[in-house]
Amino acid sequence: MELKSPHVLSDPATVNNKSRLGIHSSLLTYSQPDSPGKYSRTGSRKSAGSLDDVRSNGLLDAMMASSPPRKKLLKGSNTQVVSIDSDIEDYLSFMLEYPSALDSFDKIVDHAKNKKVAVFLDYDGTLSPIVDDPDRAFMSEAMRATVRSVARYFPTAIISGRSRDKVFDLVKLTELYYAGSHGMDIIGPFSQTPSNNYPNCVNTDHQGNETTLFQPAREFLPMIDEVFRTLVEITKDITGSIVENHKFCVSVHYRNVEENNWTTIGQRVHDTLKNYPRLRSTHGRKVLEVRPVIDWNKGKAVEFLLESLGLNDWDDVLPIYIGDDKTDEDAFKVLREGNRGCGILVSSMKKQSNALYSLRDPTEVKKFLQVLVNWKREEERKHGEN
Ligand SMILES: O=P(O)(O)OC[C@H]1O[C@H](O[C@H]2O[C@H](CO)[C@@H](O)[C@H](O)[C@H]2O)[C@H](O)[C@@H](O)[C@@H]1O
Repeated sequence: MELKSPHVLSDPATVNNKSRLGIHSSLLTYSQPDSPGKYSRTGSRKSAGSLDDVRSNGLLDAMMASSPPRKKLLKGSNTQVVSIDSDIEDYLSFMLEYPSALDSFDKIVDHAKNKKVAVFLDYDGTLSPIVDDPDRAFMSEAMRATVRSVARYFPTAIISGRSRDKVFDLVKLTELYYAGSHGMDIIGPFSQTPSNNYPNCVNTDHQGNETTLFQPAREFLPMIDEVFRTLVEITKDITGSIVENHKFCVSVHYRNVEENNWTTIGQRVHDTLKNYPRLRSTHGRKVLEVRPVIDWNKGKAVEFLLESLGLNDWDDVLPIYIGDDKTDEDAFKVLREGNRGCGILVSSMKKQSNALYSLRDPTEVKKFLQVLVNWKREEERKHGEN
C-alpha cells in the first residue's frame, strides 16, 4: 500500500460541479440560510448573551470537564489533598471496564486470526503528547518509524480534528491515508467502483497516484472561513486563546487561558454560533471545536475508508481504532456496535467510553503498535514456513 504525498493533492477542478460534489442531501440536517452573500444569519455579532446561557446549555460544565480536576488545597497550606485511595480505586475500576490493550493483546489478536486488520489512529494525545502549543505537538521519530511499519503490514489511516494538510505536516508519512477536519476531508484509496453511499466522491489522479477525495462539508468552506475570522476577532483580547482554521472546522483553544476567563471565551463562541445555525460546537481537550451540522463524524469516516479499501465485509475484517478524545467516541461506537472491531481509548484517567480497551498514553500506544507489527511478522513467517 503505497501512496505518494496524498496531502499535496489539490482539489480537483470539478469542485464546483454540484452534480458530482454537491453535498448529499442525506448529510444535511439544517436547511440553507436565506441571507444572500452572507454566511451568518444576521451578518453581525449579536450583543453578548447572559452568562447564564453558557452555563445553562452545559457548555461551561463541558469546558471544565475537559481538564483533570484540580486537587483541593488544605486550608492555610500548599499541601494538596491527594485522595490516593479514591484515585487508585477510580483508576482500578476504569481498568476493569477498559482493560489494557497491551495486557489483552492475545485476546485482541485472537479476534484478528484469519482476518484483515485495518488500523485507524487519532493524532493529538494518541501519537503525540498533549502540549500547550498546538503548533508544537510533534510526534517522536520513534513513533513515526513505528507508524510507518504498521502501514507496511496493515492499511492505516490517521483520522484527526486538524486539517488534512496540518496533520500530514506533523506525521509526514506518505504511506498512510488521511482524514482531516474530524473526517470531513478524506484522501482515501482509489475506488474502481464508486459507491452509491457516497455520491460526491471524486476519483482523481495526482502525480501518478489515483486516489479518492471525499469532502462532505465542501459547501461550508466560505462559512467556516468567515466564522474563523470572527472568532479570531472576538477572542483577540483574551490572553492565551488560540483559534485554528482547520478548513472544515475551527478550533478555539482555552488551554492557556486563565480559568476565570473560560466562561467569557465559551460565551463568545456560543453567541457567535447563534448567528450560524448550520454550525455547532463540540468540545475536546481544552478546545471548542466549531463544525458544520452534518451527519458526519470520525465513525462515518472509518466506515467510508473501510468501504473504499474494499474491507466492508465485517466478518473478514478487524478494524482497530486508537484515540483519546470525545470525537473518537463516534468511531468507537461504530466498532462496538455489532462487535465489529476494537476501539482503544488512550487515557490515564477514569472516563466513560465506547472503547473496549485502553492504553495510558502515546508511549503505550507505540508499544502496542510495535507488538502488533511483531505479531504480524511472526504470522507471516509461520505461513511462509508452511
Ligand atoms: O482529533 P485530534 O487529532 O486529536 O485533534 C483534536 C484537537 O487536537 C489539537 O488540540 C489538542 O492538542 C493540542 C496539542 O497537544 C493541545 O494544545 C490542545 O489543548 C488539545 O485540544 C488541535 O490543536 C485541535 O485543533 C484539534 O481539534
